[in-house]
Amino acid sequence: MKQINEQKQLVGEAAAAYIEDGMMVGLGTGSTVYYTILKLAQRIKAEGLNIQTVSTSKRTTELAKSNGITVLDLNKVEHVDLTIDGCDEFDPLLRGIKGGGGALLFEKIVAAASERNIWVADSSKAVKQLGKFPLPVEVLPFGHTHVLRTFKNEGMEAAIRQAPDGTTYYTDSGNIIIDLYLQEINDPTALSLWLNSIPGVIENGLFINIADKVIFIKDNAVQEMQR
Ligand SMILES: O=C(CO)[C@H](O)[C@H](O)COP(=O)(O)O
Repeated sequence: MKQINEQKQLVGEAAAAYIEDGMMVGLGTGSTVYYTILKLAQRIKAEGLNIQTVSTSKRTTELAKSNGITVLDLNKVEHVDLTIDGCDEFDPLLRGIKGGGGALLFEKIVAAASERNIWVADSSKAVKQLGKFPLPVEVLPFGHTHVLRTFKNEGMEAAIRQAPDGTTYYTDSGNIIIDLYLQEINDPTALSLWLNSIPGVIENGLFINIADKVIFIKDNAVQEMQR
């Protein structure tokens, strides 16, 4: 079995092959798409590609710019050809959980603006049913304890995400994240609609009808699944 980091590099680099000269590319966030960004920088230099990008996080913007990739403001861009991003789980219908890295809101906005979306995933990400990975919900700080209470009243195990130093974690938009420990999500569409109907909830980490293709590792090899 290949090490997880080697798997991330394999799928991350494989996805970069789908980027064509002249494209406007959405850059996801995380340790897998990290390799896509490095490979893209390499291809731009080696092949003289004309590529512009939009980013899904401050982290990704810094990484891309420091590797010589042009990053534009999404508001100034009319069309995004292809977004490449990671995921925390994906199921056989290519529905997924995202936001483990806290970038779900910008990731969903960029994904929705994109003509095509490819996810890159190591062998730990494929599941039969979504829900083992805690589902992130981005919530406005104002009144967030009431949102937390709503979840708990529904019998859900829910916790406000902490930064590594033990303080409250804030997203790039200054919001907080409540992680839901659900184990099994029977109806992702209904859950997503319910979550987004709660005042104070900005967005949730269920990505449905978004990924067109997942590049993943199975049986120690790079494989692809298409929707
Ligand atoms: O959704 C995300 C960040 O918000 C990431 O794409 C997801 O967490 C996967 O990350 P990694 O590639 O590091 O495993």
